[in-house]
Amino acid sequence: MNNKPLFPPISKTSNNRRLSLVKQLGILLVIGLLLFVSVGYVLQTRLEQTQSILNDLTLNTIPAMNNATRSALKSGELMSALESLTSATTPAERRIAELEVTEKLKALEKETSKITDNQTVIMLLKTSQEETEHLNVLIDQKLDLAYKIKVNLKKIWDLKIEADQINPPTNILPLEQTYFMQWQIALLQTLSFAYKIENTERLSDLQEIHRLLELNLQNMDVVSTNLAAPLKKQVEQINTDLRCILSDPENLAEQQANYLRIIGRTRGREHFIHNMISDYSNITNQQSLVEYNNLNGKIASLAQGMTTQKIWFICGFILLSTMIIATLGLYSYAVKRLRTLTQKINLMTKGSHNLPSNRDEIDELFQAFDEFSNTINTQTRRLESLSLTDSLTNIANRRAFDQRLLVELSSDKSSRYDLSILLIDVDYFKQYNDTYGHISGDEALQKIASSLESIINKETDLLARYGGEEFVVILPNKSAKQAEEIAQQMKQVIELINIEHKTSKIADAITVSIGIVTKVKNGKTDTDTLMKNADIALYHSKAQGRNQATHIDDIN
Ligand SMILES: Nc1nc2c(ncn2[C@@H]2O[C@H](COP(=O)(O)OP(=O)(O)OP(=O)(O)O)[C@@H](O)[C@H]2O)c(=O)[nH]1
Repeated sequence: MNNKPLFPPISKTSNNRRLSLVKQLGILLVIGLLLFVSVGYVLQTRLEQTQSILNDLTLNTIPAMNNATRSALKSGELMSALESLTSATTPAERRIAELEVTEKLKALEKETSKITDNQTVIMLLKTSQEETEHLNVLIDQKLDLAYKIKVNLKKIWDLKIEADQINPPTNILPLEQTYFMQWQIALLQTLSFAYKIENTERLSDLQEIHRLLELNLQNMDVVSTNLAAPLKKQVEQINTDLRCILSDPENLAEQQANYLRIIGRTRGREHFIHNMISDYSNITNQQSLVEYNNLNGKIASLAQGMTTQKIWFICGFILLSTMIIATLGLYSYAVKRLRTLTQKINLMTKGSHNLPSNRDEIDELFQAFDEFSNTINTQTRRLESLSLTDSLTNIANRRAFDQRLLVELSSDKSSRYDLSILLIDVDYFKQYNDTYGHISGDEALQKIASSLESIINKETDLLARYGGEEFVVILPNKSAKQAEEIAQQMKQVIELINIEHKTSKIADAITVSIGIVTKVKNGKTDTDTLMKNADIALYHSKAQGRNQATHIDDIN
């Protein structure tokens, strides 16, 4: 029987213990998870920062910049409207400019409320509104005075035309003619001074013109007294009208002086408002600049963040790729190891023991499988041996005999040589048991078995206990004659061991009877037929007096 183990043992003394596949996979998995979580966390943080910057830009910085820029533009438009107001030459122009200024101020106030709650800016705007109202009143007064001056000048001009229409009587005396001419000259000088007032911009000049006008009017009055009626009456009426315009408390020079004063105040207030709006514009421009710088800073920060994010993305991608490659590598390695195991099993199947030994789970599995296989083989062999061996005599049992006989009767073997069978029965064995006891009977059967076994060729023949005190022998390649010779040898060996049997009816020692059958080569037969014939031959030996061998062919 083949005692070779199915798998060769693996050396257990090797210290070359590798990191187990489970540990390798576990470590890889933990590293992968850590990487994944770390990269994911960093990317998430960066994305949140970027989103926060973008939100800030969209919701705060850009609108603030727009509002600041719009405020700066509105303040420019307000300045332009103020210039229109101050340069208005008619009440209609003033009203239109006033409406425009009011509208611009409201628009500016609205924009300001969006961009800042700075009290200075709000105060500037409020003061500008109040000053603009005062400016508007001054401009109104200025235009009113300008109108009055124009009206008075027109009146003076009308008086000059009226004077030109005075016709001295034809009989006027030469002296009176001279006075009248002096009056006309004084009138022209008065007109000249009066028209000069409109273009005079210094108060001292106005006072001088007013003094000259008074002198001129006095002169005209003096000259008029020398004229005769009705010329005198016409001239004095003109003198009176002129004095109303040029000499009364509210005279033309005084009006011009008031006009100049109001212009001065208007300019001052205009400058004041202009400066305040400039300050407002500077502050909003400054704010716009600050927002612009903020925007630049945030965009730079965003760009920096995007660059960092890109680097993290690349690093994360490389790390994850590495992890995937490592996992695939380990998987491939595991598959390779399994292939190695398959190769080992194949080699084992072919009988080679010269295998490399490794020390991982697969090797351990291999070793456990090998040990398990050895145990199974050993137990199987033991069971097979037990199932084919007679426990008392330790020779083959009936089952082993049946199997062997089937093999020997198979077509390829039976066609090649003769086959003989001996059926051996101990004579009067019942009496032996009765005489010497069952234990002695067992010992006698053991001795008989070992004696019979010494006759046969163990390599080719088979001795089996057929049952009870019966034995059977298969003699392959033995003719009837050779079988008979062997039967005789067996009889003799039983006689030689000389087991005492007092109650045997034929001898003092144990004897055996033998029946012999032979199947010649190419002969057709079967197990039952053979054994039946062997039994007949044995019965014949018994019947003929026992202690003898009979071949079936010799009966009849
Ligand atoms: N001690 C012992 N006796 C056995 C064993 N097997 C069978 N026997 C005995 O063998 C005896 C056989 O008796 P029989 O069949 O009458 O045959 P015999 O007494 O030998 O007589 P012949 O065969 O006619 O010579 C029986 O008494 C069985 O009890 C065994 O294993 N041990």
